[in-house]
Amino acid sequence: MLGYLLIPLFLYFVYRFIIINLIIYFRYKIKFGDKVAFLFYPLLGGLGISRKSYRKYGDSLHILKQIQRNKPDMKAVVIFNGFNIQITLIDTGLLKVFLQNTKNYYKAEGPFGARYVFGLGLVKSEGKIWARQRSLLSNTFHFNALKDRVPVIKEITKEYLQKLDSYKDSAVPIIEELQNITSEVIIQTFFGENLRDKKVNDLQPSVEISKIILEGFKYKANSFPYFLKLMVFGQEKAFRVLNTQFEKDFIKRVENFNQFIEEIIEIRLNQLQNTYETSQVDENFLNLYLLEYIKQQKALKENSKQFADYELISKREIAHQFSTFFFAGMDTTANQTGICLWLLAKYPEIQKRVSDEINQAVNNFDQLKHEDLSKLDYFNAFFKESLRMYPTAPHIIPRVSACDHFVEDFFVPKGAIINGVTIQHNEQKYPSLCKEIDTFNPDRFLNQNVIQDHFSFIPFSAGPRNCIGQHLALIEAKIIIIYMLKNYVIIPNDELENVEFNHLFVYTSIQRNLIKLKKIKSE
Ligand code: HEM
Repeated sequence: MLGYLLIPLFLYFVYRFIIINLIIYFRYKIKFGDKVAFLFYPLLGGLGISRKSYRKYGDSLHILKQIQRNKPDMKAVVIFNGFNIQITLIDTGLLKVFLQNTKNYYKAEGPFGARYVFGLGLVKSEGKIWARQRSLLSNTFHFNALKDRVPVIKEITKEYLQKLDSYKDSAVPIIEELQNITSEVIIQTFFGENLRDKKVNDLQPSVEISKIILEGFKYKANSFPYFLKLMVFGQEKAFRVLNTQFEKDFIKRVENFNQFIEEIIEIRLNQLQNTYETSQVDENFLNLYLLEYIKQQKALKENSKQFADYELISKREIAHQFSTFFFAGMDTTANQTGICLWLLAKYPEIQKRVSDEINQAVNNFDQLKHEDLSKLDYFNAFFKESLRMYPTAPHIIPRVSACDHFVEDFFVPKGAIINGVTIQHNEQKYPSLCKEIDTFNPDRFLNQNVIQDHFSFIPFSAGPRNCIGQHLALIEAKIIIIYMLKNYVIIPNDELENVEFNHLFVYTSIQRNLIKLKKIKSE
C-alpha cells in the first residue's frame, strides 16, 4: 500500500525538481548558448558556490567575477540546487528592465524569522503598502533633509572614536568599533533619543536586534531541519510548520523585542498627542511616522475619511520600520566605512590626498558643517572606488518570481529566485570603469565619463526600490573618516598577511583587526 503511495510521490518529485529544471536548462542553452553560465551545487545552490569560492580563492565572489571577466556578453548565471533555480542577472539591459518592474516579484524570505523582525517594513513590504511607506519616508532620507542629523552623527562619532586612543599600538577591530556608531546613528535618527538605559531580553536594544538578525542569518545558512522544511514546504510556509525549539524560542524573543519597541512608540504617541499642535516637533523618523498616524486616527474617529487597508499605519509597522533600518543600514555602513579605513592604511599616498582635501575643506572637526561635506570630490571618488572593488552589497536583494514571465528575451519561471549584480567586471565592455580592474585607483571616478552605462555601477541598486539610505550612509562615512584623519595616521596592521572577503550578512573582510593607529593630535 505504502509503495503505491510512494511511487506517484516519487514521480511528482522527479518531475517537479528534475524534469522541469532540465527543460528550463535546455531552453536557455538553445536560445543563449554560452551567454548564460550554468552552475550546479546540490542543495545549497548559490550559497554553496560562494562558500566554495571563498574556500578556494579567499573571496566568495571570485567565481562570479571570473564568469563576468571572461565573457563581455554574458547575460546571466543560472544556478541549480536540484530543487530550484537561482538566476543572477549580469547584462545591464536585463538589470534595467528587472529593477524597474516591481510587479512580477516579491522579496525572498531572507534570514530565518525575517517576517517577524521586519516583515512590515520597507525592505519586505510590497505593492501599495510599500509605495505609501516609501513616499512617507523618502523626504527624510534626502541629502538636504539629513542636514539636521549632522550634529548628532558628529556627537556619536566623537564619543565612540575617542575611545580608540586606548588601543595605543595594538591592532584595531575597526568594523566592530564602527558598528557601535552606525547602530547608535540609526537609533537616534529614528527615535530622536538613545535607548542606552533600556534593556530587552536582558540586553541593550542595539545588541539584541543585532544578535536577532545575525542568528536568523546563521540559522538559515546552517540548519539542516530548516533547510529541509524550505525544500518541502517552500519559503511561505517553512517558518510556520514543525517549529524546532530554537525556532519557537527565537520567535518568542522577537515578539518581546517588538513589544518593547511598541511600548516606546506608545509613550511617544501620548506625548505627541498632547503637544504637537502647540509646539515644534523634532523631525526624527518616529515623530514623522506618528504625526501621520495621529492624523489618520483623528480622521477615522471623526469619520471624515475612509482609508483603504493598505493606507492604514499600525504600531507594529512602525516597530518593524525601525528594525528594517537597523537591518539594512547598520552593518552595510559600518563595513563599507571600515573597508575604506583599511584601504587608506594600505595606500598611504591616497590617504594623504584624502587627508589634504579634508584639511582644506574643514578646519576643525567640532566646527564641521553639513555644507563642508559637499566639498570633498576626491573623497567621493575614493568612496566609489571602495564600492567598486569591495561592495558590501554586491547583489541586489533577492526576489522571487511570482509568475512565468520574460525579462526582455530572458525567461524567468515562477518560483525562481532572481537577483542581479551591482558592479560590472568586464574590461572589454566597460573600459573606463574596469580598466586595470584589480588596481585600486580612485582617480577613475574623477573622470566625468567613467560610467558609460548607468546600470554598470549601482552599489546602492537602482529603480524604485533602490537604497533609501544611501545619503545617510555617505554622510556617516564622511564624518567618521574626517574624524579619523584629523586625529590619526592610519597604518596597516603588519601582522595581517591576507585579507579575505566572504559573505557574512554583507560581503566583507573576514579578518577584523584591519588597521593600526598613530595619534597625530588631540582635538
Ligand atoms: C554602504 C551602505 C549601504 C549600501 C551599500 C546599501 C545598499 C543597498 C542595496 C544594494 C539595496 C538593495 C536594493 C534592491 O534590492 O534593489 C538597499 C536597499 C535598502 N537600503 Fe541600503 N545600503 C546601505 C546603507 C543603508 C542605510 C544607512 C539605510 C537606512 C538607514 C539603508 C536602508 C535601505 C532600505 C530601507 C532598503 C530597501 C528599500 C526599498 O525596498 O524600498 N541602507 N541598500
